[in-house]
Amino acid sequence: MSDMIEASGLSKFYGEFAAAQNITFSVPAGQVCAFLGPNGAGKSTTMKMLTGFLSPDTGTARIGGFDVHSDRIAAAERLGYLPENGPLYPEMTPNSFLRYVGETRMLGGGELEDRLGWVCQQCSLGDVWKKAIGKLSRGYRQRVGMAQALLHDPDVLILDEPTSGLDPNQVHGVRQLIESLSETKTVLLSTHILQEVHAVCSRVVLINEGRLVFDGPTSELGPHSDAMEAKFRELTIAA
Ligand SMILES: Nc1ncnc2c1ncn2[C@@H]1O[C@H](COP(=O)(O)OP(=O)(O)OP(=O)(O)O)[C@@H](O)[C@H]1O
Repeated sequence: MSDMIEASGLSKFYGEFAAAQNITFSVPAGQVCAFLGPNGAGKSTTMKMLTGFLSPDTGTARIGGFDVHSDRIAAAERLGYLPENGPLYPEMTPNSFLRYVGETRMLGGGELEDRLGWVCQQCSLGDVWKKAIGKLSRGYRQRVGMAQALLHDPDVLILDEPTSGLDPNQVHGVRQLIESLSETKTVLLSTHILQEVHAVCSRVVLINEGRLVFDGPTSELGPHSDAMEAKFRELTIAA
């Protein structure tokens, strides 16, 4: 099975402080992998390096086999990224924003209309399709971010806290969406909700203070979310 997401020795320093240090892991095609760690562990920093939004100080990142810096366009074509705080233009509507994103992705004509219809339905955006993004609730803005990540039907999804700020019904909807996507896509998702990991992820990568501390099957972290929480604390409590 080929690896669709590859982090190889990724580090990012801010002065003396290591936000991420020598992070190496890879996610094979078709896997849904959780990326866990306490607040400030370096998850978003690592995801930004994996997606090419932040240049690493050491190491390389590949998406679908393409280096995110030297083969930027080929990597970007295969990647959908939901950033932690998406650049969702407040004055635009989901309709105009996603149309614009589609055009920058070189989608047009009937294909763009089909994809807009699909993400509108999958991300339940019909009720707010023509409302200003700045006036939407956090949950709806998160769904616009998901729609943006899915629009060009990428093979790989990197999702930074996709269920953050959603109500329980919306959380359920996003989990179902990720589960249905997992049949055809490779997904790396960060979350603080261990039940979510148990429900949708077969694998866990856990970082603490910028370093990788666990990489294995979800069942190895614990048979249920309570056991996972105990193991999470054991691996991440500062010495
Ligand atoms: N531009 C920056 N300058 C200085 N420090 C930064 C910068 N960006 C991130 N950091 C620091 O790097 C560390 C890792 O941050 P990061 O956002 O990657 O953590 P995280 O695991 O995603 O946390 P959370 O779960 O709270 O979202 C934090 O201590 C953060 O304050």
